[in-house]
Amino acid sequence: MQQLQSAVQAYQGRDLDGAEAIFKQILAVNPKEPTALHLLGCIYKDRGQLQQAVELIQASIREDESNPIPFFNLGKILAIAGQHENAVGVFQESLKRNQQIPETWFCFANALREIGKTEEAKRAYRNALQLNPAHAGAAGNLGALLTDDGELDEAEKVLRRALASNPEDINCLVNLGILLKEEGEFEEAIASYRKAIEVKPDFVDAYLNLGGVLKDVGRMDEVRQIVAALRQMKSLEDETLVAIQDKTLVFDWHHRRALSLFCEVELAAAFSGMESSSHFDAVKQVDALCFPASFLGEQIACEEGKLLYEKGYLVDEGLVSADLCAQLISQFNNRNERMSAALIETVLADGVLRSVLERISLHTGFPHLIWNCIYFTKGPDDEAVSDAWHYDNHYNVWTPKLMIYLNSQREEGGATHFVDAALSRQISEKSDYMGLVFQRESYSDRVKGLVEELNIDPVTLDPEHYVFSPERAGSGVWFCPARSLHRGVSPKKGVRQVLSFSLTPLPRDCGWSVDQCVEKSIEILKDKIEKGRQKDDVNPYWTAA
Ligand SMILES: O=C(O)CCC(=O)C(=O)O
Ligand SMILES: [Fe+2]
Repeated sequence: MQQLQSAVQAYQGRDLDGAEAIFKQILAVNPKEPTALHLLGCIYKDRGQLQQAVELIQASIREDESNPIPFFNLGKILAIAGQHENAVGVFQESLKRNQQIPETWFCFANALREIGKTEEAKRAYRNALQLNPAHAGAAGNLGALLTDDGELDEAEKVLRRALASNPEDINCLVNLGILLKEEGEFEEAIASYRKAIEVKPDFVDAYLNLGGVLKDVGRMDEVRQIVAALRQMKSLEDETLVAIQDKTLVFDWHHRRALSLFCEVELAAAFSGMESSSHFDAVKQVDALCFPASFLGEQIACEEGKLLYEKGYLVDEGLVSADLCAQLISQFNNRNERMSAALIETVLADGVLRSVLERISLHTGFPHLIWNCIYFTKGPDDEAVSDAWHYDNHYNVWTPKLMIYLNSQREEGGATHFVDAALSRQISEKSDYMGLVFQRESYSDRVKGLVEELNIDPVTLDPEHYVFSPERAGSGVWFCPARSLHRGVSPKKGVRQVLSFSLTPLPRDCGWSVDQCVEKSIEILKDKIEKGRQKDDVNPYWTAA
């Protein structure tokens, strides 16, 4: 008992290591001690080891089902892990045992909001506020929900009441600003945002909202000041850079440039009213700003580079020998093989990786790195999200992909289709169809009015396209998946076996030899596997976290 008390004290005094040691001693003697299980779980949670935390707290609950607090903490962990649906259930259990804790209602409400149950969330926030009228978190979130739903009177009441007791609560200040703007009270909204910035001078949300309302009232000089302040903050703060995994592999200067440009474009979009600028414009504007100027330098040097970048795809025959294709198929003929150590070993040992890097450097004049390599097979009945016309929007326009078909499609009839980059662009500009996952069902609705204008097949609504369906095993197609609309076509029989690589260009003048690129590519691929990120399809070089 003594021991448990001192462990709890250590925990409350934030001496996590000390507390952990004592809890473990207790559990060594009595492995079912519920308080020790519960609080050890909380220690793991504080350290971000969520899986262990969940297991310990569940064990504690098995020993003592009456205590509402372990349920509450379990709910919080599930919410951190994004399992809001489960969190809701666990918070409910906690509330069955004790309805008097405002924080439980608050967290319950947050989880409900996450899963879209806004009416229930509002009720739960109200319960939190009834128990603790000064709960600024509950007031801020309830105010925001009410504002969203146009219940402006109640929203204002809730936020003002919270601010009366917590005049410096930045979330309430910003949410009040949003509400006041909604009510057309621009001056008051501006004052509320400015107050939030006074309290927290690096509160990005407040700046963004302030910039928006200043722009609405036409005070452009002040908008510029906001943009300058934000830019300065972004460049001062390295957090975004640090958050990028593999950052040690990144050419830092370039990344910084890309990040600051992203910031500019985002701001431009935010302040010019997102509604009017289409998603296509935004994505392409970022790409156009980020890459050619600082990256390509002058013109694209070679004809093949033009083909790849301007047309969007480029065919290469005989990338892999027939023997090697057969060997790869016999080794990886498995529907679910994604990236694996064995795959990397094979493409490395057989020189495929090197020849891929040599080819792309020949085609574009740029050294490249490979950051993803997968093997996939597809049969007649297999469906994939890539079966519809799409771009890979999470790539940028300078990121090439290579698909090598490892078996002939003469009998099978499998294919990948590509729309010329210029036509792709026209289709997207005119229809705002980006092939985003959520848009894929609406392709026909979006383009059917454009049949004549874009010369689209009136029956299938397919645009003119190139069919890549090689007869010879080992043929590959390079493409820029963010420039060229494309789609996968299942074979009519048999299977289609494909080896695919994703690459990223390095600055032309970086002086990297093919050897260095091979070595670095292996490092990247192995690093991904080590971190369990085989399924990540995000170019580590170009994404701001
Ligand atoms: O399965 C296919 O051919 C489509 C592949 C694809 O969309 C891609 O690799 O980006
Ligand atoms: Fe794709």
